[in-house]
Amino acid sequence: MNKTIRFDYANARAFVKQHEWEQLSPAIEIAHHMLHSRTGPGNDYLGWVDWPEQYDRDEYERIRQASARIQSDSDVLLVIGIGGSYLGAKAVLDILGHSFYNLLPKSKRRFPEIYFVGNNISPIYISHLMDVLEGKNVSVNVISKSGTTTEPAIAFRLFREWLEKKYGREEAKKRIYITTDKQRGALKKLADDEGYECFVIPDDIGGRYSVLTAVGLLPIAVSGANMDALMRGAKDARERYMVMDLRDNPCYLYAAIRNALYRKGKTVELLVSYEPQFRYFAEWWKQLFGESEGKDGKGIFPASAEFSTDLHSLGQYIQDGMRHLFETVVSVTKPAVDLTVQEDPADVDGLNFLTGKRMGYVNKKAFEGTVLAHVDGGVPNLLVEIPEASAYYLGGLIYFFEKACGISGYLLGVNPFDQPGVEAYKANMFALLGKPGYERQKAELEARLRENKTYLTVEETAAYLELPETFIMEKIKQGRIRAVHDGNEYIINKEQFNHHLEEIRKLQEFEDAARHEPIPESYDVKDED
Ligand SMILES: O=P(O)(O)OC[C@H]1O[C@](O)(CO)[C@@H](O)[C@@H]1O
Repeated sequence: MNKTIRFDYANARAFVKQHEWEQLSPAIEIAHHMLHSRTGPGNDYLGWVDWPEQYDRDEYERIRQASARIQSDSDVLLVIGIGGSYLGAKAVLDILGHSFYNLLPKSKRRFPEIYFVGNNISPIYISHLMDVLEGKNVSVNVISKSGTTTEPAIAFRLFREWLEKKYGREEAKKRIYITTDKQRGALKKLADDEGYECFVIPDDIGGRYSVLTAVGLLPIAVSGANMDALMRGAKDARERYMVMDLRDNPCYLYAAIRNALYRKGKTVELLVSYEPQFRYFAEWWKQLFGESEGKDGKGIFPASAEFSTDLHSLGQYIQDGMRHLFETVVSVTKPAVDLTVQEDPADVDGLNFLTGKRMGYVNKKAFEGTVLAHVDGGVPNLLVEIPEASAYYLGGLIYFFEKACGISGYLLGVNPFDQPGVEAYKANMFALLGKPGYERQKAELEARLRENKTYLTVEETAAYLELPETFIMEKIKQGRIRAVHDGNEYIINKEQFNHHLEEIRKLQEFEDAARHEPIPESYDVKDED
């Protein structure tokens, strides 16, 4: 029989009394019914609840076939996507794969190298990645539910052109795999027009809940990880975490305890791991909880730390800083590989007492010592432990946190399945970039940006004063506007300049009236330093 995921809150007992989480039981029961009967807010996005049981078997087979094709004709798979459209796959690959897989000698690699792109707007990242691709056979999996997200869309434009240049349009088509909405969206239309192979992100599953759909499964399958075991783990977890009694349901207990802590001022949760392989699992978890709970002025702030690395940086704050933190450690009972500490005859570092000890053992003691120290420092500690870092347990762990997040969001009284807050930056970015339809916002935002600046370029000054750039330049040259050189251009201190704003305007009116007659000496603009 399979072992289970263990949740232990012994190191939070000093901070939350039993009755505090037990009293949340009725609210959790309501949340449970809201999820399972699909009656709560955001009920259009609950497809993930039964997905491990009800996923589309035909599509699953197509994913398997496509992954085999990519494995056979590609040295590299590029996964283009952002947020929920990449973090889950990256998390799974990192935990189940080799830490330096892409750098291993070819003889030790059976499957393509996988790189994630389209998750930032960095030209440096993309051009460096293009350098890596030289001479390699490449396939691309573009993942975007909306099909219009800026970061992946820009990356896809660049890599589509790259592929078409390398292979020609027809061959490139066979190397592009699209994962998007079933019917709607720009990407779906493009895929249909061009004849790219398409996989579906179900309508009722949001990005951050989509790792067990084609979104995560195609890259996971290409990496050679066992997607059957992953799905089985999630399916078993679905059954296990259906139980209503908090004592028998570690997933619900975790949701209850983190909410009890939140109500006592523990507003930041650090997801901690002692394995760098869990770095992206924490990133996935942060999106899951951050987008689900951070709304209506509420929510635990999800952060992460990697120990023991961060004990040498964040450790001071965690031990001693503001007491609004609690930790959730994600750990693996037994490391997949282990090493032994060697004896040093000179014992320069004084560590010979560790000779013959396993590194996994040392890591465990670091963990135990840290938990005690942090609890003493006022930081409650929760533990979620999987027996081993295998696909099966990872599937279970993903489902554990997905469900805990849904329950927790309902306990908090928010809609855990929307993310209205992420639109604000997008609208501003589009306006500033001059997207048609955003003209009014563009002017307003640019004015605000100028207000917030100490120095303005000539161009910005001209826009600020609604005067021609040539006029500003002329006045700088005449010494009437004070400016300093910054590289090849002039910049103007706005504060100083504001003092003279009215005078400069008058100057211009005067010049206009005089039709470029010379300006009287007495009407000079004064400098105030
Ligand atoms: O798959 P899409 O539509 O490109 O969205 C990517 C990500 O962007 C968000 O919509 C937020 O901007 C996430 O919720 C989502 O996972």
